[in-house]
Formats: sequence, C-alpha cells, structure tokens
Amino acid sequence: MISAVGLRKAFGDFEAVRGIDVEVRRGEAFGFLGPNGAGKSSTMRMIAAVSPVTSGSLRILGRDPAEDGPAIRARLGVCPQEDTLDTELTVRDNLVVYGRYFGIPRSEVARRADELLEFVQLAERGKAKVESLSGGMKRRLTIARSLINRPDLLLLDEPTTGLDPQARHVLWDRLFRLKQQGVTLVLTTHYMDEAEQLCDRLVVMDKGLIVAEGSPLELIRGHSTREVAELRFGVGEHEALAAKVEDLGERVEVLPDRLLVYSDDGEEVIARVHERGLSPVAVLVRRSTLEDVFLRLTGRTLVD
Ligand SMILES: Nc1ncnc2c1ncn2[C@@H]1O[C@H](COP(=O)(O)OP(=O)(O)OP(=O)(O)O)[C@@H](O)[C@H]1O
Repeated sequence: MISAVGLRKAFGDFEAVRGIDVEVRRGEAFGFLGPNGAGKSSTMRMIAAVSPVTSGSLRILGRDPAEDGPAIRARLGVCPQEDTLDTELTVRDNLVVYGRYFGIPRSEVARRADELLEFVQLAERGKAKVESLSGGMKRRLTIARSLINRPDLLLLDEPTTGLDPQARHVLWDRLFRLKQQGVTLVLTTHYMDEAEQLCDRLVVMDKGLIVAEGSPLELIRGHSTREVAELRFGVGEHEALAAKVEDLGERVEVLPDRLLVYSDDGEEVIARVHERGLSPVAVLVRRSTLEDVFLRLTGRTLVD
C-alpha cells in the first residue's frame, strides 16, 4: 500500500524527515510512534500526497505522488490532526458535501452518509450543527467524512490527541472495527497505549529517523524486560539512590520523580530494595510498555 525508500522532507535547511524506509501492507494497521517534532506529520503529509517529497522514493497504492497525486488522493481517506469540519453545515451535510466533492452521485452519497453516521454512532445528531458536538464526536465525524469515498487506505494523524479517556476508547473501538473490515490504517501517535491497542506493526520515530520497527510485542520483547519496578523516593534523591539499586535489574533509568528498575521479576526487585533498608515512598510493578522501549532507545520519554 505504501513503499518508501530513503524518504526525506526538508523545510529550508531543516530536515524534518531524514531518510526513512517504510513498507505498509494491505489490511494492516501501521503506526508512526514518536514525540512532538519527530517528523510523523511531515511523513503523513507526503503519504497523503499533499506535500512534495524532498528526496527518496515514495509509492502509494503503487503510484508516484509526484505524477498521480489526484488519483492517489481519490483512493485515500485522510483524518488530519486538526478538525477541519465545516461549522456552517449540519453534521450530516458535512458528509454529503464532502462526498459530492469526490463526484459521488447524490443518492449514493446520501446512503453512505446515513450508513457512516450509524457507524460512528452519530445517527441521532445528523441535523445538529457541528459546533454542538463534543471533541470526541467531532473526531468521529471527521473519521466518517474520511470514509465517504470508501478509501483503500485510511490515514489518521494523531486520531485521539486532546480527547478524554472515554472518548479515546470509543474511537479505538471504531478504528478496530474498520481494521476488521479490512481497511488498511496508517496512524501517527505519541501515545504508546494507542500504538499498542491499534497497531499490528509500527516504527518508532525520533528526530526525523526510524529508531526501531516491529509489532508492539516484538519491540517490547526486543528492547525491554518483562516487568519494571518503579520506585519513588523523596524529591532530589533519585540520582543518588540509583547506584544502590542498579545491580537489582538489567538496567536502571533515572527520571526526575522516580527510578525504573528493569527486571523480569519486579516483585523480587521490591523485596530486595526493602532488604537493603531503602524506604521508597511509593512502589509499583508493571509490565514493560512501548514507553520503556522509547526511553531505552532515545534516553527520553515520549510525552514531556
Ligand atoms: N512547514 C514547515 N516549515 C518549517 N518547519 C516545519 C514545517 N512543518 C514541520 N516543521 C518542523 O519539522 C519538524 C517535524 O514536524 P512534524 O510536525 O512532522 O512532527 P510530528 O512528529 O508530527 O510532531 P507533532 O506530534 O507535534 O505533530 C518539527 O521540528 C517542525 O517544527
């Protein structure tokens, strides 16, 4: 569906994307995970055939965006980072007008609009003004709009940024259903839980480069331990205490507010910490996540 080799994007002297290779296969959910500024949106805009490639090769649905931009865009669904809904129109008319833009006949577009409103659970709000919708509803409507042309490939730039946990879960459920229906999804996110929930495969991006690639499970297994013991001590004590626990796991990360001890048995770490007479104010054992993978690979956390 997408094939990129040595893909670069420069803005003047600044290179936002510094030579990445990406293959996306039909039917999979593929993610770009990385912090703000990693180059995810710049990559997505090239894939959406709206931003020219600076260098490298890019093929989308087997075509070159420099030559076949309109043909590619006709087969894509695009859900941008910012809501770009028409606030002058009703919820349903946002779909109808967008569908007409693709040249879909009036009766067909009406049928699809009703189907899609049902799918994103907005059927009752069809006549409402867009302004009256919550953030989560607007996102769902944007996704419905991006599906009006029955795209082969759906591009989602940070689909749940800014939404509350419940709205995020509703959206994930809809995206999961689309995946089950065979729609190829490509999404960017800086939420590791979103990447874990939705992506079959993902690349971790940092500073315009891909630093790791695989399924969430492969990435976690390849770059972290099974468990992590989190130890909170007093403010300012973490740096000094790291040396006292560093032999308890495979490695230790020092964050401003806690120590992370990486070990396959987190409870064992906690027991040994107490045996040594150390008294953390709070402890927690959890499984490793993509956040730990990112920390391992870049020395930084995903979300500041
Ligand atoms: N039109 C532009 N002109 C100049 N610099 C740009 C432009 N678009 C993006 N950049 C820069 O390129 C870098 C990558 O931006 P990009 O939006 O691709 O990152 P991102 O990973 O999507 O981050 P975010 O999560 O904030 O969207 C940033 O440093 C950004 O400031």
